[in-house]
Amino acid sequence: MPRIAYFGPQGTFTEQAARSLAGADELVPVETISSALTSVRRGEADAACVPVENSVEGPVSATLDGLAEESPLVAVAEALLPVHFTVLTRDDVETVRTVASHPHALAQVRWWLEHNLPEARAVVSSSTAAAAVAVQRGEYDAAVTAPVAVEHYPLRVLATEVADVPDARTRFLLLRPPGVLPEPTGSDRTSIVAAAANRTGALAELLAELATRGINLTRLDARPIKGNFGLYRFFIDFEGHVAEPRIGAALAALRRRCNNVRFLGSHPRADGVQATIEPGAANDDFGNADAWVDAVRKGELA
Ligand SMILES: O=C(O)C(=O)Cc1ccccc1
Repeated sequence: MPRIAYFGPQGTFTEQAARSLAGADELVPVETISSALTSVRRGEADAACVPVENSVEGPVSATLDGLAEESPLVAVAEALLPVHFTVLTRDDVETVRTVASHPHALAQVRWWLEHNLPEARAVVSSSTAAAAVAVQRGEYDAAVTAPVAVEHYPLRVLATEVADVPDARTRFLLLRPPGVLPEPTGSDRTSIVAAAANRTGALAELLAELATRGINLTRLDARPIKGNFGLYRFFIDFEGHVAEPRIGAALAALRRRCNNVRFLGSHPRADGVQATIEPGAANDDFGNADAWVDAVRKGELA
């Protein structure tokens, strides 16, 4: 049975996302985002499910860095989960003095903690479920977790539906080694990472290749290239599928301008938003224009 390694342990938001993407595949919890990616690269799992971005805290750096380095992986599907939290404690805790969670979770409940657990010091854990495990072991007094964590960890529920920002969401990716790409649907997302040269206008030139082909960006993040202070990689997500001519033409142009472009996948969007097609940027427009150039080259037209 195909195996999907997910950022665990059991009871994380990522497990919820993996369940929605897995079908009948076996789910295997691993401790870190990096180990989920490594298990696919080593062939120990067929796919990895990891968080990639959050509407409150932004990018998940471990995922971005893990995709830019080592052997390539491509995103073949995504899941978008609404994120609100459950706060768990033990029966023997009278005053909560330490509250543990994943940094993205702590960032999303800062206001709630100040007003409801003012004596609690926030402690970072590797995931929301790892925080629940630590509370069970007596290492901390409370954990900020995913709602499903109560099914795995028999702790006392202090609060549910906790969220400083209503309607917060996290997007998760299902990653595989390069292979057959999902078919285009009209509501797709393509992702790349490129190291723009360190000279005036280099990033603007890359973005212009996308803009002039009518391609709408959905995300732009910069991450430092470790060991090269001041140099950055740019993670760019945009509407469309590499099978579409405007996306293929833009990728070819990026590749010409920058020898350090990595394709990170084209897959259907979880929110079903249809790609914006600017005038002159439809598949037929590209096809007709290419046919015209061919005819000109053959001397059939002027
Ligand atoms: O720790 C988890 O449960 C995760 O899956 C990462 C995460 C943390 C906070 C919000 C969304 C995802």
